[in-house]
Amino acid sequence: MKVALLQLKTLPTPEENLEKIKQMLVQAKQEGADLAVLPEMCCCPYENSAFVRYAMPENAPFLQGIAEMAGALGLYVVAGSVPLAADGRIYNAAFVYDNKGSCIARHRKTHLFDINVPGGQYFMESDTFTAGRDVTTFDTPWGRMGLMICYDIRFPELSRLLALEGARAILVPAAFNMTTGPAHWEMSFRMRALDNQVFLAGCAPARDLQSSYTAWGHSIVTDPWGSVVAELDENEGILTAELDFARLEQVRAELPLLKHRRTDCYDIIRK
Ligand SMILES: O=C(O)CCC(=O)C(=O)O
Repeated sequence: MKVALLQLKTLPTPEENLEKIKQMLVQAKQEGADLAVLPEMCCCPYENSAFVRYAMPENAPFLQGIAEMAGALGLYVVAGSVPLAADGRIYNAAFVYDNKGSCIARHRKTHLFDINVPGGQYFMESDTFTAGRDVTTFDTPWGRMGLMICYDIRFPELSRLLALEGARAILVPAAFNMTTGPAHWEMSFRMRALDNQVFLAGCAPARDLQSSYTAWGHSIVTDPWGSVVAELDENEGILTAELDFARLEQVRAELPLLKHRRTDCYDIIRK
């Protein structure tokens, strides 16, 4: 399976971002992608005021436009994320469209990013968002995939559950920043891939020094051995990588970590 991560420099409005995303999806398809991933908050700036202003229902023109492109190009697309208006609340949510343009999965970010590093990053997603309760997988011709959003990656229980539920790759629309990005981004993607012997693909926005939240960029693919398969720098671009699932079987056969778990001593359960 060839994955394409669309590291776009986010524009002010959903309409402008949709036009750019359409062009990048065409380019990803031309580069042979089977599945494309968009960054966290790919429709608007990563700002609480923008989340309120652009909160959209599931059938909004922005999401419908991406679904139509997925069908027209015959490409699986992880459209994530957007501020989703539902039940009188706003969620940070990602949607997956299959190669016919049908929605086959949705994930409401489970862990909200509330952070206060003096002299570094401050952000309170809980000022705007309600947390989801999702553990999200979906099936494709290449096997089962898991889906998380950004800060979700920091909670190993969630990726372990996804792996135990059969995910062979975990796709992560994300947007680390200039404080946590250099410290934790690559390590988190390598560790979650290594712990669970799966592929991870993290798609970030390109860095924009004019924006109120400066993204780290560095969209990345890591493999079941914990190695980096491919990684971008901070600039806009498309990262493509082949996920070789034979490699996953090989690593799991040689170093059977998941089989060696002591479920007689401890366990992890979905509630
Ligand atoms: O975990 C981090 O350091 C960044 C998380 C984040 O930016 C987010 O969840 O939106």
